[in-house]
Amino acid sequence: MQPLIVSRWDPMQPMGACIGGAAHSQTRCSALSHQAGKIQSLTEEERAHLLPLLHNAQWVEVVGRDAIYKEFIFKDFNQAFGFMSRVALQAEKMDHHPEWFNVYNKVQITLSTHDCGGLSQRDITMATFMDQASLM
Ligand SMILES: C[C@H](O)[C@H](O)[C@H]1CNC2=NC(N)=NC(=O)C2=N1
Repeated sequence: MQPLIVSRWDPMQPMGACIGGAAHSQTRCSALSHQAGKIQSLTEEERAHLLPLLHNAQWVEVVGRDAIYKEFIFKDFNQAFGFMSRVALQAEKMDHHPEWFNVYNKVQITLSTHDCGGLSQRDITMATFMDQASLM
């Protein structure tokens, strides 16, 4: 498989710092991530397809953790909080909750699925929802 060159967010670095690096090659369950029953981590094939799309939308991979991160900047607190409200309702609907931090017009978000200890299709769905909700 082609190595992915991706941006990563390192939580140990100052806010906003990203470093380049090849995608990690951690072995994962080869079962399809939509298999019935418990939530599955994304397969390598799904990652190869989905991560470039997320990178195009300014999501980056978190260093040292199977998670994605994005910083949203709004005009003011009102806009930021409106976005967070829309996301909160969706998070409840999906039973899938972001890790986030807000100061004034900035919302920093990390997505990962605790139930499978890494990225799942739910994170992709939530990231896509957030990108749309940020434009409303
Ligand atoms: C019991 C409850 O359904 C789970 O803990 C849900 C709640 N919200 C969640 N949010 C996220 N991000 N990952 C999860 O695995 C998760 N699981």
